Amino acid sequence: MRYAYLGPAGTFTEAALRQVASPDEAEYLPQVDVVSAIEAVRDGRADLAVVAIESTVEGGVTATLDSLASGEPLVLLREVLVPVQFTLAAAPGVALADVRRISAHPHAWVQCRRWLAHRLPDVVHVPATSNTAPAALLQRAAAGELTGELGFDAALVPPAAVDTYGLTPLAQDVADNPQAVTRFVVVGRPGDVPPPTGADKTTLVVHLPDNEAGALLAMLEQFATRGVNLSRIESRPIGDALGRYSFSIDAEGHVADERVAEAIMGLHRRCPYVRFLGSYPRADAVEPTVHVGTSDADYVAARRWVADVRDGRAT
Ligand SMILES: O=C(O)C(=O)C[C@]1(C(=O)O)C=C[C@@H](O)C=C1
Repeated sequence: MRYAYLGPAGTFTEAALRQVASPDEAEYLPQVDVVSAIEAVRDGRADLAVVAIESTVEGGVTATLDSLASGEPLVLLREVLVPVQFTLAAAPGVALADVRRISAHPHAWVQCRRWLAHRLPDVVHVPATSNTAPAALLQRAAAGELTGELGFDAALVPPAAVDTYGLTPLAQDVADNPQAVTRFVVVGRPGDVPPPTGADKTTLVVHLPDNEAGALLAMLEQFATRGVNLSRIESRPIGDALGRYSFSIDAEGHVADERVAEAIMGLHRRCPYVRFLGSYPRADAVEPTVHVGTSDADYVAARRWVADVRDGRAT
């Protein structure tokens, strides 16, 4: 299998990919950003992509959500969680007191903002395309492979990247939230839906009817009345006009669960656009609370009763 992911080597995304397939059994295809990783699946250069979709600090990863919300349909097949803490690292010979400009992925920067404000209040952020792109540049500059000024003195990198790129750690365990976790998903072309495990998640993109008071409430009621809990919901601009938003939703449960199927049938009846982005096992294996009257058996029994009523066999 060929896996596209955010590179170069040593990103947190690669740590997520390693949980899915070892480099001995899979071909790793590092990409410059998440959009390129997703497009690599669409245009057939990769079989699957591993991309960040949500973090405890920033919420949804908008580049991923937007790439999946439109364009050729893709589905999520699995999720993986990676704890995220950074090391501030530089080329050998550089000390913390020399650091004026730090290169970091924007998501890394926001995850370390308070630490930086406290320890290095005057440093300037130099945005990077990934957590290891600046590490690779620091290594090449130290080896004399680059001409001109690098533009930064240090970088926020995943701890393992310090050795990979021959850097010197200046500060370890850099993170405002020691419990920070990023959630990654495996993205593939539509095909068989992973079987239900009892602890699953279903991801959807939903557009609401235009100019309809209460349309958001009506959409949410499709889940609420069936006892389906949502673990994430956020709005993203559709892009064709101001005021038009799509909703990116993670619902607890699998499309094979009667209550989830009924909820998304309700969405299909009420909403102008629904994109099914997959049902897949939850990484934390937490099973949903099944409320009274919303189990599969309850739905099957209710459907049988209606069939009997229609046939004149029940009242
Ligand atoms: O995978 C990496 O290392 C990245 O640079 C990406 C990314 C992200 O997109 O959220 C991954 C984990 C951290 O949350 C910060 C950045």
